[in-house]
Amino acid sequence: MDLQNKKLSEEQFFKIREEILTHWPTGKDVDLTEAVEYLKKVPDEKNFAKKLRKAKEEGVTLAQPRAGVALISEHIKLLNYLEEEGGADLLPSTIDSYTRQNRYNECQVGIDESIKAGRSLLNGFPAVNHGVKGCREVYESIKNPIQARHGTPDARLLSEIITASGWTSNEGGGISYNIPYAKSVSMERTIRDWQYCDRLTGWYQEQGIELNREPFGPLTGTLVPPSISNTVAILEALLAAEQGVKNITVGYGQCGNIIQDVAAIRALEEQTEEYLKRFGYNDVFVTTVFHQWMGGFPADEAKAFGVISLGAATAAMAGATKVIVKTPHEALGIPTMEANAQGIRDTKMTLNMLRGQRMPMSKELEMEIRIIKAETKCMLDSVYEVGKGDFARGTVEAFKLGIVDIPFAPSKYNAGKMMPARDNQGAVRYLMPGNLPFTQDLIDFNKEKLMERGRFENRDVTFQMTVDDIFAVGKGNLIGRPE
Ligand SMILES: CCC[C@H]1O[C@@H](n2cnc3c(N)ncnc32)[C@H](O)[C@@H]1O
Repeated sequence: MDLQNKKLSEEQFFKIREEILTHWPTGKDVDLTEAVEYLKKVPDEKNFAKKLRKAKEEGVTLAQPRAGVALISEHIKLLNYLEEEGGADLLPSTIDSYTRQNRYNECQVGIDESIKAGRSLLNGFPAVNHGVKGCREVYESIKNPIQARHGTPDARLLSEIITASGWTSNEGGGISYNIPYAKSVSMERTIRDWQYCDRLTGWYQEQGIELNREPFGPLTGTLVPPSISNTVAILEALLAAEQGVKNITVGYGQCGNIIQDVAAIRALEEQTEEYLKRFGYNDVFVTTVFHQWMGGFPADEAKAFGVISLGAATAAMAGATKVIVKTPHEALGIPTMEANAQGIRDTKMTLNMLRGQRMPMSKELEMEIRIIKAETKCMLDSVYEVGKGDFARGTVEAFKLGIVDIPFAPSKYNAGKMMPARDNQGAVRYLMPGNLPFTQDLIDFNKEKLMERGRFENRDVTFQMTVDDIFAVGKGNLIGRPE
């Protein structure tokens, strides 16, 4: 394996770049020199990295929806509505599934059919097909900073196009956009491809353009224990920093026990900064993003707003820099423009009411932070060891060995030996640690927490608890109690 956690030289970067730009005709319109001049004109209030800096300094949590439709004019109308009627502080473009699989031919069919049908027949914005011209039209028609949100194992051409278009943030990473999103794309392949995407950000940074990168925090969004998602976020932050990225937002998907969720954000920010500094990356600006509940939602819209408000409140109490907003249509599918705006207004109302408030330290919060950091340390140090000091190689080996293991992942490169379940307060614990390199006291801690639930529910601690927990929120509860 010649994969290395080493900054690509300009020669390596530009050599790879020649080939990538041929993957679709719009690639030829990306001119880095011209793009630098274009990006220099992006005002601070439309620069994603700078708006995050300001929010962290002011102690404010920003609200960002997900949104994407097939046609440029409709997409602009949607984004304008979300910032004007919804109050969105930051804008997405959620990229469609064909683009995420580099199936640009099918995107073109989707665009043509959407024009004929008069409605979006793609589940997101096909940025590669629209090219720099189309993506700049979007950027120039909105007031807030815009970010590409997707799930793309090979995002190299997409990253080139959106960045040249004034979109000053890009979500994803070699782990977080592989394991939850692909079945048979090797970890080595996606880490290498995302080194390119990070090196592109690093190249612009070296031209004086500050851009933000955001590893995808929630992963499979299904009972992912905080230390698993924190470990992945920190690994991707380290890999990005090596390629010259200087502004990183690490993320976490709400689990539902409010103390554990606040602890997850606090541990994530502290441990990301700790590991970046330990490995010599002293000038990376770290922010956090809290994703509102990523699991199954209740179909009833009033109940859905309850879930959205709890997510907003937790993000505020944790002091997250940003919260990703869900909508009352989550159980149904792609939300209407109006429903999407309602989710943002609900979130902003909650954030406004909690502005300045934070969850105070307590012995419970301190314990959850300590547990999450200890579990995360076990995994990160083991990745470093099996990688013989190289986090890229270590990540590839770690997934082979199940040292890092993401629950309910489609990827055949994920061990799938670890299983989570909620404890009696709804915190997500390790039911089966699989091959995770935890100390005995951490294994015992998780087991005892689950035994406590078993005693309360008068049933054995088994995978049935996991299954019950997966359906619980959709049915109106956090914990899947026996019926
Ligand atoms: C990992 C992200 C999953 C979430 O991403 C939402 N999502 C996906 N595509 C769109 C879209 N085109 N517009 C608005 N939301 C969208 C889903 O609902 C889900 O919550």
